[in-house]
Amino acid sequence: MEKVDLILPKDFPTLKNDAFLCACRGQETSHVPVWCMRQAGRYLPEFRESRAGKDFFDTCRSPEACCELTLQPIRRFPFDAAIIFSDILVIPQAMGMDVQMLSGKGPTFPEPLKEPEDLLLLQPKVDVNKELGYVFKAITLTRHKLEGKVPLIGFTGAPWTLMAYMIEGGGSTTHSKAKRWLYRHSEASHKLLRMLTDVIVDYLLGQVAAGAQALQVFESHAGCLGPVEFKEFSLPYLRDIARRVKDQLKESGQDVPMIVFAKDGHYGLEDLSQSYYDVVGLDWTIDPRSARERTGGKVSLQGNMDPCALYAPKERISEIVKRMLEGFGTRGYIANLGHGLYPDMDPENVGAFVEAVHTHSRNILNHKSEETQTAGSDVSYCTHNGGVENLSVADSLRSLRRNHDGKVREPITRLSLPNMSLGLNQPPLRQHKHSPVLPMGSRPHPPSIFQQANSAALASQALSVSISGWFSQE
Ligand SMILES: Cc1c2[nH]c(c1CCC(=O)O)Cc1[nH]c(c(CCC(=O)O)c1C)Cc1[nH]c(c(CCC(=O)O)c1C)Cc1[nH]c(c(C)c1CCC(=O)O)C2
Repeated sequence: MEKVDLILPKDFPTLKNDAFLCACRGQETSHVPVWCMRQAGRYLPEFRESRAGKDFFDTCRSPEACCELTLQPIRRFPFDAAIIFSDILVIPQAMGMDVQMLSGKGPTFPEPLKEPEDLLLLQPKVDVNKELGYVFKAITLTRHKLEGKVPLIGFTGAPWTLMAYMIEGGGSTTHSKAKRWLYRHSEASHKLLRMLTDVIVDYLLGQVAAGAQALQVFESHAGCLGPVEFKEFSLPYLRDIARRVKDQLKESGQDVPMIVFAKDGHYGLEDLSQSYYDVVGLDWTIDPRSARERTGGKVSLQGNMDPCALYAPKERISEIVKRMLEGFGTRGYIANLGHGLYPDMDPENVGAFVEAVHTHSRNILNHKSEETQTAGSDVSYCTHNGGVENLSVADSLRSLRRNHDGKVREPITRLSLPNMSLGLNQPPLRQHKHSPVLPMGSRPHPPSIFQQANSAALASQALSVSISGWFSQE
């Protein structure tokens, strides 16, 4: 038996920094958490040294190597999350396809799928423990070796992105071969997407059983689909994955935050925010405020600095980060890039990005807690003993904050404005007689109530706090 087989997914060290998990759930944090897609990558000299002369997928199959590569960026930078080193293309491999990583060319399938008959060549049922057990071992080992420093994210490619690779046989600018299937062989496309979805669900559940504390689904090729094709060939499978994973985890009393990142999939933003995911990842082509408006507090957001901004001098990076934080607000937000780091990026600038997120977000949060005046309007709130009191918005928010800090014992259950009601952390105990109420656990209805709440949130950053608190409780 190998040494790594003796390391079990139990007795994990206590988590010391839960900022990332809290932000996924829309809960208050003392700073905005940050990590970078491809943080374990070739921009780090120690990564290049570890990977030198070794085959990429051999590295993926070594739990010790994956663990080491995952930990490298965590040793160097105060990231708030680690992501397991692996690749999305291990799934096509598990289904029986040959995939190689060729230097200068990237992922390559010597025998891609050409016609629908080729689906018969794929394994119809994949035993993920047998085929992808090496990823689970890597996760378990890494979770132990992280010593509770930060949470560990597991991930998968989404069905459409994997299908595109399996048909294109590698990277592509047009994805015309894969899109040909969508328009010409739509039934076979759905069959393949369903097969992939089934494997992905088992794979993600296996990652959680092994110790993953959050899951990200990469729909990296969303951008080459139009809104109609996205709705038919991507969204239903993304939804199905989150629903099935969440349902099965719930049965064992677990709740693991799930992030969906559909690169360049602007048209899908509203739908994605109502697709069982806790967090929607954004690329840099979306304006933070408009993303907040369009997702209306239903999910936390992650992203979205242009990776190329890391080529800027450090002072400029700091300014860009500050503007991004002001756009997203500090609650229900995870700072990241809008896509992965590139190999030629300077690690020092990555450090400057992380530091800027921590420093600016702490400043914003400290400033907020010192605020004495916000909008002048009065609000009412109900306390757990049923009392209704009138307070200024600023007073209410101060009370709320104290409550979140754990210093005020009396939980505020509901913050009401004349035409709306914003839920907070506790179930509503009493309804203010003048305010329409959103039943606990329901989607806002009618939508106008939600829109009003959302405008108020935009007008006062602090108010958005309570909106995301409400919806993340669903
Ligand atoms: C599309 C995709 C792939 N892989 C992945 C995606 C989805 C994210 C995205 O949109 O970029 C996901 C991925 N790949 C890798 C990770 C590790 C975790 C992390 O983000 O740090 C993750 C999350 C390691 C890797 N995967 C790969 C590298 C670089 C190659 C190496 O280490 O030798 C790394 C660090 C290789 C890879 N694997 C893939 C590509 C396109 C490449 C790059 C090829 C190249 O640039 O030559 C497929």
